[in-house]
Formats: sequence, C-alpha cells, structure tokens
Amino acid sequence: MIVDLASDIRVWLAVAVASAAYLLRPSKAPFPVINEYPGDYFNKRALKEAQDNVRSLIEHGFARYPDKPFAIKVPYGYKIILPASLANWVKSKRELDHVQLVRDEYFAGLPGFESQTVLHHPDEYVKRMITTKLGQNDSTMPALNTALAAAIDDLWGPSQDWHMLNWHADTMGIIARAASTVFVGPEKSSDPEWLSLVQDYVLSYFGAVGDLHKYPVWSRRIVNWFLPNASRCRRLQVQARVIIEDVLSKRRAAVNKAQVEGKQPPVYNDALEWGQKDPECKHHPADMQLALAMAAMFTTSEMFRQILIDVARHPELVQPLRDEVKQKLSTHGVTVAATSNMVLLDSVMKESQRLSAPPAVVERAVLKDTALPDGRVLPHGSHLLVDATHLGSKDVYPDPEEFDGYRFLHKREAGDKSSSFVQSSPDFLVFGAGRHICPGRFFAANELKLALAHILLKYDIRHAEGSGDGKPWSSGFFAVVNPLVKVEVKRRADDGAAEFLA
Ligand code: HEM
Repeated sequence: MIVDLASDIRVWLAVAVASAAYLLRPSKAPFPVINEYPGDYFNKRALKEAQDNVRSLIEHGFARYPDKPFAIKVPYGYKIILPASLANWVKSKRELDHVQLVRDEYFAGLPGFESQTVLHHPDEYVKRMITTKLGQNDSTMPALNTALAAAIDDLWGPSQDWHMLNWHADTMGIIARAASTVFVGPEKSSDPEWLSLVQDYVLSYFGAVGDLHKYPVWSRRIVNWFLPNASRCRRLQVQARVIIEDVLSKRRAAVNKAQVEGKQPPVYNDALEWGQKDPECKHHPADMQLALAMAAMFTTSEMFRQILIDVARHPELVQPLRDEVKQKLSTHGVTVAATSNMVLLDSVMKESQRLSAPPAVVERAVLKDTALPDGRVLPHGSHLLVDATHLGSKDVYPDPEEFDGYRFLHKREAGDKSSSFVQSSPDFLVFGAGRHICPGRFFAANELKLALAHILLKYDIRHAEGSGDGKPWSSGFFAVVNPLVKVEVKRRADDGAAEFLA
C-alpha cells in the first residue's frame, strides 16, 4: 500500500503543492490586524474593506490602539500602519527602504519595467538629474510656456461657448506635452506618435502594477509574461528605443553637418541632451525618457485634475487668482520667480493636495528586523506606511472638510515655513520624506502653476452639474481623482493673456 502511494505521481504532486503552499504562506502579521472578521475564512470581507475603505480602517485602528502600530490585511500579505508620531523616526532609519519597496510593489527589475529600474538604480542618476537640472530651471521656462500655450489651444479650443472637456485625455495631454518639451526636446514634444506612446506606456505600466498585485508574490515573475498591460509595456519600450535612437542619430548628423559647414551646431536644452552630454550617464536614453514620463505624468496629471475641479467648484477664488497671476507675470515675466511668488495659487494647490491625499504615506520595506522605539519589532520583509489621516482632522485643520484656498497662505503669512506646496513636514508628507522625498516636486509645482496661469487667464471653468461631488475616491492605499466629475470650459472673450504670457 505505502509502496503504491509512493509510486503515484499524483501523491507527489499533492505533497509538492501542499509544501509550496506552506512555505509560501503569508507571514503572520506582527501586530493586531484591524480587518479580521469572524467567519471571514477566505478574507473576502477583509480584502474588500482594504480596497474600498482603508481610511476608515486606519481611523478605526487608531481609535482602538491610540498611537500604536497595527496591521491591515491586503492580498497576499499585510501592511503595517505606524502612527504619524513616528514619521521622523521612519524618515531617519536606513533599514526602512524605499528602493526595495519599489522592487516589491512596483516591480522594478521586470522586463518592460526598465523605467522603474532606471529610476531607482543605485547610481541615482535620474534623481540627480531631476534635482540639479529640472527643478527650478529658468532656462526651460520659454519652452514650457510655448508648449503649454499650444497644448491648451489644441485640446481646449477657442470656443467661447461652454463645452465639456474630454477630461482625462485633455488634462493628461497638456501635462504630457509640457513635460515632454523638457524631457525629450523639440523634435518629439508635440509629435502625436511619441506623446501617445509615453501616455500609453504610463497607463499600461500602472495597469500592469495593479494586475500583478492580483497574483501571489511568488508567481509574478512568471505571470507578467502573459498579462496584456505588462506585454504592452515591453512592446512600447522597444518602440521607444527605436524612436529615441533615431532622434539622437539625427541630432548627431545635424551637429556634424554644422561643423563641416563651419556653422554654430544646434543647441538642445532637454533631459535627452543632458544625459548624452554626461559621461556618468550609463542608462539607455529611451529608458530614461520612460522613467521620467512614468514618475512625472500620472502624478502631475492627477494633481492637475484635482486642482481644476477645486477651482471650478470655488468660483470665488478665480478673480483673486487671476489678479495674482497677472501681477507676478508682469513683475517677473515668465520665470521661476513669477511662479514661486504666486502664493495664493500655491495655497490653493496645497489645499487640493491636503484634501486628496492618500490616508497613509511614506511606504517602506523593512530590510532587516528593526526595533520600534517601544521595543516591538518590525520584521524583515514587511511593508509599512505612516498614517496621514490627520490631514482631514479637526485637531490639526479647523473645518477640515472645507476647501479653504487661503488656508496655507494664512499659515505662510503667520510665519509657518512648511506651508508651501513643495515643503514637506512631519504633518504633511504627501511628497514623501527623507532621502526619498519626491525630487520632482519643484518641477511639478512650476509646471502646474504655469499651466494654471494659462487656464485662469484664458478660460472660464465650471464643474458640470450632476457629475459627482468632486471628492477623490479611495482605491486601496491610493486616492484617485473622482472619475465621475466632468468639467466644462469656455474661452474668455478678452483674456489679455498674450500680454502676460508672451
Ligand atoms: C504632483 C506631482 C507629484 C507627486 C504627488 C509625487 C509624489 C511622489 C511620492 C509620494 C514619492 C515617494 C516619496 C517617498 O516615499 O518618500 C515620489 C517619489 C519620486 N518622484 Fe514624485 N511626485 C510628483 C511629481 C514628480 C515629477 C514631476 C517627477 C519627475 C520629474 C517625480 C519624480 C520622482 C522620483 C524620481 C521619485 C523617487 C525618489 C526616490 O526614490 O528617492 N515626481 N513622488
């Protein structure tokens, strides 16, 4: 009998599957789990709550365990939630790592995801370029300004009658064209093929990340080969390489020709050229382009949409914003000084960010067992986030549900140095914290302010009736702009924009 069983391949298969299931079982949560329910044997309710109601789970968790860590069950694991009081501690701990987190959660290292691999490469080349060249660079303002003018004209049109925007495409299109002018340069920044490729890549990449999360951790390196979004990323990456290599070979030819003819060679001022000129840059230029697009376009477009919704829902802010924009542009021209001095617009943007922030921020992977200040241990391999629900708490912000465009301006005027859009503080970690704080936030702020300056001066804007309440939706640990909202615009008869934005 035993001999018969031992020679039956099905028995060995069953043993192998059972052993794999045991070895690969999710580790036990090291802290109390907040979304465990009696009778929920297959975690159906737990995972639904984690997907739809993470904010309530976190609030409930801290009501039960004030200022103490707890865990939330998610597909194939747990997330540990730390109280906001530990934000500075998290920021300072090198064992709590962002790069490993990106490998685990955003799949840097998978084929087709080279954008993410390059962005988080140990040489930190792309980050350095963003910080040193892209941030607040006056020399890129004329190109950014021209691109925004053209993109908004093309996408929002000249009609002086109210018309509905093709909301998603028209907002991402504006951001993609503005950013591309500084990333890829003049040849491709308004080329429909390239713009569609980068936007397609960004959407496919985030789609693929979502798809992969539905599969057990151990299987993701295999299933990515069969998932449509991941396959699309691989295809688009190959196409991007062909297009960018062609641009570079034409640039080289133009320089050679100018030299032969004794003329001044063309000068380029974009990320493509910065990388080419820098002997330290070891990455494929197309992968860097996709890396910049992936980091910049989705995040900035989402922020752009939320700010537009908030401005449309608060018409009382429009005239003061227009006055400020005109005044700063006429004093400083189209420069970083002008956008930096648009302090009411800055306050409106930060208020939009406060009310659309995710409920937990600064996600990190634990590289080795790490003791919390109270002695309890964060186990190696676990993932944690820091609570950010206080951004909607009346203890921190009076009338927290109200959109108050002047909120952060008043704080700034009262001397609070952390109240500007790009500033991070232990209370406001929406751009992250510590070594991995978003290096693109200065570029994003500048680009958004210039885009909004064009829009405020050139268009009236309103929230289409009956199209949702404008409040963001929750999707797992993310907050996304309410997809039901629709926005209408009409071109102003006499916008006078040319005078200020020339
Ligand atoms: C409003 C727009 C943006 C938002 C809300 C945003 C948000 C974030 C957040 C939350 C992080 C993680 C920080 C952490 O965990 O400590 C991050 C990282 C990053 N962001 Fe942004 N970002 C935006 C725009 C941009 C832009 C325009 C760029 C590039 C031009 C960019 C490049 C990056 C890079 C390279 C990282 C990784 C930093 C690292 O690993 O050290 N971001 N961003």
